[in-house]
Amino acid sequence: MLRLGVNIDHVATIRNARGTPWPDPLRAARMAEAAGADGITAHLREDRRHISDADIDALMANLTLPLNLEMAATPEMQAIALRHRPHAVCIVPEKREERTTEGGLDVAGNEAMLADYIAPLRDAGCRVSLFIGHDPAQIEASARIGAAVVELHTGAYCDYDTEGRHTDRDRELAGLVEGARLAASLGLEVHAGHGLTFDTVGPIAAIPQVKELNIGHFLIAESVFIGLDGAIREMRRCMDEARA
Ligand SMILES: CC(=O)[C@@H](O)[C@H](O)COP(=O)(O)O
Ligand SMILES: NCC(=O)COP(=O)(O)O
Repeated sequence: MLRLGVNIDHVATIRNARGTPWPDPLRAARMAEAAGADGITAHLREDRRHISDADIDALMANLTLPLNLEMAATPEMQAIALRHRPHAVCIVPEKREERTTEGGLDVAGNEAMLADYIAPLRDAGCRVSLFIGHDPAQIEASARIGAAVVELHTGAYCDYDTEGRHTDRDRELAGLVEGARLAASLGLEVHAGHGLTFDTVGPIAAIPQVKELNIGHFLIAESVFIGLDGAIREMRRCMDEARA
């Protein structure tokens, strides 16, 4: 069964726009569970532009679904992850000036540092995932340093990026298909995410080696019009249709 992780970051974006207690990311996580989500993803960014430390505290104290904590490879985030010991951690690159995650983690260029960084997280029982592009060198390095999972960045495939450049979707999809095959052959569990919508999720869901999709921004956007429950159920339907 292809799992759906619902990223609730942008519920917090709406909340932070006015500094009110609503909308509550924990309430969204509970609704996502009722709608059939298999997990919750939350990205505690260094600048706390959306998800806050208090959000992570509340999710860890109240969630029944597994939490996938996305974070940069910093000492601060490692300490937070070791304190909470979430089901999973996903190491993502961060730049303060970026609007959203622009590329994948450079594992090949930082192997020794990242190997040392993820070891205590793995030893603490967290499933360690690395958010990377489909570059074979990044996939091979991820396997070498002992990650359990790679999450393949689908932003370029979704035919947009923060500069508005458009990419060759067919070429990107071919790279993701090959990357998933390589990753699985190396013993890595394969996830995918970033920018996925009802229109783009199908070919990614159809990749047989992909075990989990993490989807957030589009679901929160759609929820403005059809509700969070409806958006999640429709995304689940699209995923299941692609696998049928
Ligand atoms: C790593 C990833 O692709 C998403 O979790 C994304 O980072 C969501 O956070 P932002 O929307 O703040 O980039
Ligand atoms: N890692 C991808 C994720 O958690 C959700 O990304 P997006 O759907 O918010 O772009």
